[in-house]
Amino acid sequence: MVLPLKPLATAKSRLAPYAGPHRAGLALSFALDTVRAALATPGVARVLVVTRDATAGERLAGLGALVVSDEPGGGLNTALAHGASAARRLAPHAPLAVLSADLPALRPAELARVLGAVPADGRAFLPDSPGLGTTLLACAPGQPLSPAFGEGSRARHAAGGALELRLADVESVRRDVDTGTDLGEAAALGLGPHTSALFARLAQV
Ligand SMILES: Nc1nc2c(ncn2[C@@H]2O[C@H](COP(=O)(O)OP(=O)(O)OP(=O)(O)O)[C@@H](O)[C@H]2O)c(=O)[nH]1
Ligand SMILES: C=C(OP(=O)(O)O)C(=O)O
Repeated sequence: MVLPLKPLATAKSRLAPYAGPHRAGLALSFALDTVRAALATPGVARVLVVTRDATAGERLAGLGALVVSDEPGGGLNTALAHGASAARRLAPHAPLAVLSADLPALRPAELARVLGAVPADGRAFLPDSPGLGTTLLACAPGQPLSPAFGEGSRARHAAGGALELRLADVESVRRDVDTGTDLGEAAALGLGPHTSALFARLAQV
């Protein structure tokens, strides 16, 4: 499984009006909770995080993730393709999935259900909670991943022939956090330990 993470200095810019000076810390805690849950998911053999951020990389490696730190410039989809190539070098015959790194409520059982619904010979994606974006894109061994993440990516992935996964009770895999409102909805699902601990510390300030 491949997760992308921007340098913390610029990550989650849409969260700044809500988070203020805590934006970077929240971006890191979201990634830590996402990686922790992904590593605990049955069927996920390894997690690769594509990030140029050395601090984030060290923390995520400490959880057991493999860090790909040499992405070329070119944005999210370039980073994902780079990470996908690294994952395929490690396991050429394994299915491939990419997952947003901003899913602080992610539950292993729900991620396992999503992965179990990906056709063995196909390419599929999971739309985000608002139904405009994508939080997971997966494909069979050897198939092109063709990531088209970014604003309006649900329509692009569907137009590109990927099967849209329509599953109930997988909200923790769909609820990525970009804004304060998103964070409130993720909190209602139950935040992971890293984001919960950060909130507990902030509450004491
Ligand atoms: N490695 C890498 N990750 C990226 C890049 N662009 C976006 N991401 C990550 O891809 C995921 C989805 O991107 P966004 O939801 O736009 O996250 P973001 O860019 O931090 O949020 P905004 O600054 O509010 O747009 C997040 O985990 C980002 O950190 C990139 O160029 N390289
Ligand atoms: C990257 C995406 O969106 P966001 O920037 O809202 O996470 C996406 O949904 O493809």
